[in-house]
Amino acid sequence: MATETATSIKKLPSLSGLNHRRNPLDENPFFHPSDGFYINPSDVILSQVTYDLSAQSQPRFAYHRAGPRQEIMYEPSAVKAAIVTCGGLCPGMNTVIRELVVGLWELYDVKEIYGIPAGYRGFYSMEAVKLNPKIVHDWHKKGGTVLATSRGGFHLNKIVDAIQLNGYNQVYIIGGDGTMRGAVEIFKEVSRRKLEVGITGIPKTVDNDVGIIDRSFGFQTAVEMAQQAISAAHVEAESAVNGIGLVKLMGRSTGHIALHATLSSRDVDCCLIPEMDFYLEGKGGLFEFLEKRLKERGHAVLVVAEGAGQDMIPRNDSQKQERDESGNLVFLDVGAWFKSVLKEWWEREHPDELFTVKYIDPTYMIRAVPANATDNLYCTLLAHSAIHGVMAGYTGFVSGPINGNYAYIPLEEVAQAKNEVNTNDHKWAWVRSVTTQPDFESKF
Ligand SMILES: Nc1ncnc2c1ncn2[C@@H]1O[C@H](COP(=O)(O)OP(=O)(O)O)[C@@H](O)[C@H]1O
Ligand SMILES: O=P(O)(O)OC[C@H]1O[C@](O)(COP(=O)(O)O)[C@@H](O)[C@@H]1O
Ligand SMILES: [Mg+2]
Repeated sequence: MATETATSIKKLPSLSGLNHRRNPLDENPFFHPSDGFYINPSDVILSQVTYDLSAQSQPRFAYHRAGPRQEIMYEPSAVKAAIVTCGGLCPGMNTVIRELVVGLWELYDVKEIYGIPAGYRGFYSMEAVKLNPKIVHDWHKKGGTVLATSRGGFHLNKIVDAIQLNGYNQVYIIGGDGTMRGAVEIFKEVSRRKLEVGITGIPKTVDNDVGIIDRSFGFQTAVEMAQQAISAAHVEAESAVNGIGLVKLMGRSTGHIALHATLSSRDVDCCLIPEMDFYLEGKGGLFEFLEKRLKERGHAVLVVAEGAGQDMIPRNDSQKQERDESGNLVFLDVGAWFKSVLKEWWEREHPDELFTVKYIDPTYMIRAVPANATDNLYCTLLAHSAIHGVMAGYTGFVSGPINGNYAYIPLEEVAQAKNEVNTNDHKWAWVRSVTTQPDFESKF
């Protein structure tokens, strides 16, 4: 039997030069803080909820639980908050902005709230927009980000100079893995300059590739949209003779959208993701599988995440080098490539038989929509958790759900963590059993 083990808390940086005061929620007519309303610094969320009781004792880690603190560190009238959105779009970005503005205003009586336009570059190259609840009241119904976003433009000193010059003392940074790495640098530079500025990251990624947290906001909405594309591909494939419905879904380095859409749709015959190598020709390859499926059922649906098979697509020298403004390698269109290799294969093997590939690329449709109800609620809780944490004086942290409870996680840990599909776990085995696709193991 395991012996009791001590739990170590993932400590958070906090601002030291500010003064404690009672939380104004005490006086808020909509709140009657009773016992348990405020979260103690000793309230934690365990990083892991599954344990093998027969195993040797394992170290346990815990994160501070998110939520309002009895004492806060800012005089609300002295707060000047900045909100910025960076990277690609994700359903729910506008909801997070809206709830940051409304939450700061209504919960803590903060009136100086600014939107930074167009991502990190907006700090030093554009005029900030003053926000209030009236301006943002219906933003949760809109896709995209009203503040606009961009890639690249990360100039650390220019950004921190702008924070200092404008007197922002709370900075809310909404973005993905790249944005979080930038936020770590901002946090470190702000600390180096000894500025009393609370820096918090709110992880945004339609790909669900940020680690530690249960899932990222907008992901569920994206999966729902992806399913619609799969249904259309299925109809097209079923209505053709030897029809293949091919759907490319987002997922630069992770295949979560493809995996979840496959599992929920059940119309998919094969799902290819970046975490798994595959091959086309020969025994155990994709063509052999498709051939069999077409013979048995007359049609097949193929879902491919954008990052899958990138090393199989021929690239010229300039394509090998091409990067976006943020430094991410520019991917070639795996869907278009698949369409052409499938056609070549069929013409070679069955030149006299009908064959159709209908390729659907819903890339921007799945991320440009407003968040669904579940994601909207999630965005609200994330925004409020972030506000409570910053008001309490924490800095260099990210809010997010861990095992269903909201926690404060050190920013640096989130920036380093990845959330890849584990092709050895039960979920991926379920994908394989639903699709009966090959495991492509014989070659690798
Ligand atoms: N390693 C890094 N250090 C500092 N800033 C970064 C880093 N990676 C990306 N960024 C900046 O973060 C922003 C968003 O990054 P990007 O990769 O485009 O999107 P995402 O944050 O959604 O992954 C860009 O302004 C980019 O310049
Ligand atoms: O065309 P864009 O705007 O560069 O976006 C495409 C990328 O956005 C993503 O959804 C990832 O975006 P983020 O890095 O912003 O999370 C990838 O799946 C895709 O490669
Ligand atoms: Mg990214």
